[in-house]
Amino acid sequence: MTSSRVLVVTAVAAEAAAVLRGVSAALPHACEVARTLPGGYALTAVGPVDVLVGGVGPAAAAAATATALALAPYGLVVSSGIAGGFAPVAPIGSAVVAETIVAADLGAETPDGFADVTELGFGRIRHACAHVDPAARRLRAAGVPTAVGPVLTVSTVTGSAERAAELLRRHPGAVAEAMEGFGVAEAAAAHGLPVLELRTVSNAVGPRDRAAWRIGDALAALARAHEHIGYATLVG
Ligand SMILES: O=C(O)c1cccc(C(=O)CC[C@H]2O[C@@H](n3cnc4c(=O)[nH]cnc43)[C@H](O)[C@@H]2O)c1
Repeated sequence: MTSSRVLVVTAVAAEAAAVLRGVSAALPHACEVARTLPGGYALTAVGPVDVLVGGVGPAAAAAATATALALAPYGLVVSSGIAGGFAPVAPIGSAVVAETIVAADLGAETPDGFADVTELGFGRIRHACAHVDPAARRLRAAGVPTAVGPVLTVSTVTGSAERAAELLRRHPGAVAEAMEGFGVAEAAAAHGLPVLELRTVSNAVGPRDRAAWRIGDALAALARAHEHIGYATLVG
């Protein structure tokens, strides 16, 4: 039987707390139940949603997600947290919903430039997301500015305008980059489950300026997005 439970995977505890604030605001009578999974992963349940702290980067995210998926049935897996947004479509404080999750730096450098793993003859670099249109519609209806498009997964945060331009050239329409989506999507696919990536923007993708990251604004937007996404009706 299909489960209507949702697994939301974040990288760090501050992101999980923001997701939980949002889900709890939408479900004021649900209480939070926290436990620790094998591997030391923190998982908190509220209503039909489990929020997991999986660590930074695609490998950590895949390991954590696969651990949780082996222990309980789910109907949807969500990669969530903060992200770098591509200007001008995804400004700081806005939300992004991935229509595809793309491993943007999984491949090899060749004399002719970057070749992704599919060009090398194996693997995959892209997962299609579920519930994209209803998710974006609900966020916009709640007043959360939301961009829809490919969300890139990178192992190295972009730090220059040249790199940002190169990513956009290779992935036209990309709205954001983050570091976990592809790992979460690989684990979901291994379990035959649909995946969604929902993030809020803390910084622009481009020249490195950590002081300009607006993490507080992004976490506030993340809570608001999870208050309005309505997972129970999206999945149930
Ligand atoms: O310092 C804090 O309080 C804090 C609170 C929440 C999250 C963080 C992180 O540093 C999370 C790292 C996380 O952020 C994603 N991210 C954000 N911007 C970018 C970017 O421009 N390029 C790639 N990834 C980005 C990423 O998914 C990291 O896991 C700190």
